[in-house]
Amino acid sequence: MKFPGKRKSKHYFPVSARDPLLRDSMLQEMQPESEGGASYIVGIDQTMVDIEARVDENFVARYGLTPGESNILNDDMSEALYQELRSHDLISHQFAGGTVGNTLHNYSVLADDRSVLLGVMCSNVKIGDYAYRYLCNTSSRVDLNYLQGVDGAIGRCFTLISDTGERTFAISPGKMNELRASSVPEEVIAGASALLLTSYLLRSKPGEPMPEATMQAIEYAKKHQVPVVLTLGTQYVIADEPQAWRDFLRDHVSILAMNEDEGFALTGLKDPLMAADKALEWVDLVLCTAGPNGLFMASYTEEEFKRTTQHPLLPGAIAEFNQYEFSRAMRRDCCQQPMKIYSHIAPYMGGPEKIMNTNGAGDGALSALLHDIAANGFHRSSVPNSSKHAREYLTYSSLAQVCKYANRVSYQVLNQHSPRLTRGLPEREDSLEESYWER
Ligand SMILES: Nc1ncnc2c1ncn2[C@@H]1O[C@H](COP(=O)(O)OP(=O)(O)OP(=O)(O)O)[C@@H](O)[C@H]1O
Ligand SMILES: Nc1nc2c(ncn2[C@@H]2O[C@H](CO)[C@@H](O)[C@H]2O)c(=O)[nH]1
Repeated sequence: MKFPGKRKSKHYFPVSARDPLLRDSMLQEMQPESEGGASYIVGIDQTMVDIEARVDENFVARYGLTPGESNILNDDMSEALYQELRSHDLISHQFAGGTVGNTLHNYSVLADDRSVLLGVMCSNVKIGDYAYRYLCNTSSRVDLNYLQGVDGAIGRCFTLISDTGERTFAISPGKMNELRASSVPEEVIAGASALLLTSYLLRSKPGEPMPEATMQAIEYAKKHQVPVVLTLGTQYVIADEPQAWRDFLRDHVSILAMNEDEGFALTGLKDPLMAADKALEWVDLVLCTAGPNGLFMASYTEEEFKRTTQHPLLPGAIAEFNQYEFSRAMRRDCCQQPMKIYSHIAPYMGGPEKIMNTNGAGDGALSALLHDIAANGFHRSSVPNSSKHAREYLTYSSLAQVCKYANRVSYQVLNQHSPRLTRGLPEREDSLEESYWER
């Protein structure tokens, strides 16, 4: 496990008030990493390949698709759309996709460590087909041994980019929703630092087993106290039934990732800070990305151990909301006196000079957060008596540090074409802190 942001020890949390004796004994006690992997993330996804194409404005309307939405196609429409893209030579890129698959891949690249993907895969993979591409474009650190074989194709996600840059997904599902509850291994969920899900998993045709498999995974996660992380799909998925999603969050989820549009659909609040604050009624930790406005995080910490920021205090609908952003996130139920903490960060270095593709920038931010959470689990199991684990924290770093790291990873995704990182952060960034504000 590489530590988040590859920070030097002086950047490890807590930065000040460190006990050098404790640190030395901690290092001595640090166990060598076992191949079983002390800490990993497990996720469920609809296995799919992204097929990206530039299309004109009326293409999306002609197929009756909702712009900006992730639309589900029937077989005839999929075939017609695919043939049109091919015959006009409109396909520009093809990558492995799926919001959870992307996030696990990026997590494994960043942490240089194991994650486990649950989902389906064609039993009969042929060289060059979509299943083959999916496997070739997934990090070797993503454990694919638990995938369930299916007789048929994985999903295809036509990623249609219009002249205005708007992105519309059109999904040809294939067998992507055929994951059965019996293919969800309890022991794999039980040993994970977090279970990653997306709201897309719960929309499928009647009779498809994916929603039941998802609920089974949630049941195992609850039984073994594994935090459930939910990334919202698109605002439309949420806007259909916002109350049902609020109930779902309250009943099953501890960490929520969304963008500001999804936040608005969920809470009715346009301000991402207020949407994140509202979501704390249902979950313990929120990541809300806001495109060119950077990202917000909100969580709980123990009142007695809150830490005051050294950054300038920020104005907002909650005055000086970042005052305690140097605190580490905790589950509300683990706090004797829970207090809310918030943080915000503007895009890393103002954003790339030229954005290659915004697809997956939010998934990138979430993979950094998951890395921090898994690092906490790794550190807890390696150095259980460290003062860092005197209380049950969710994250290894403070909210402010996680924001910084998440933002840095989003920047990396914006700077390349694929939503999946082709490599980790540059080696020279062994201190994220020092390189951060340099251009
Ligand atoms: N136009 C931009 N300029 C600068 N930074 C950006 C821009 N768009 C996105 N970012 C960075 O990427 C992060 C995530 O972006 P965004 O909110 O668009 O994610 P998203 O909509 O969830 O993306 P996806 O669903 O494709 O993963 C932002 O927090 C910000 O750091
Ligand atoms: N799992 C899943 N991922 C999707 C869906 N629609 C779009 N995506 C993915 O979302 C990613 C960007 O966040 C893209 O790479 C798409 O593959 C869907 O219905 N289900």
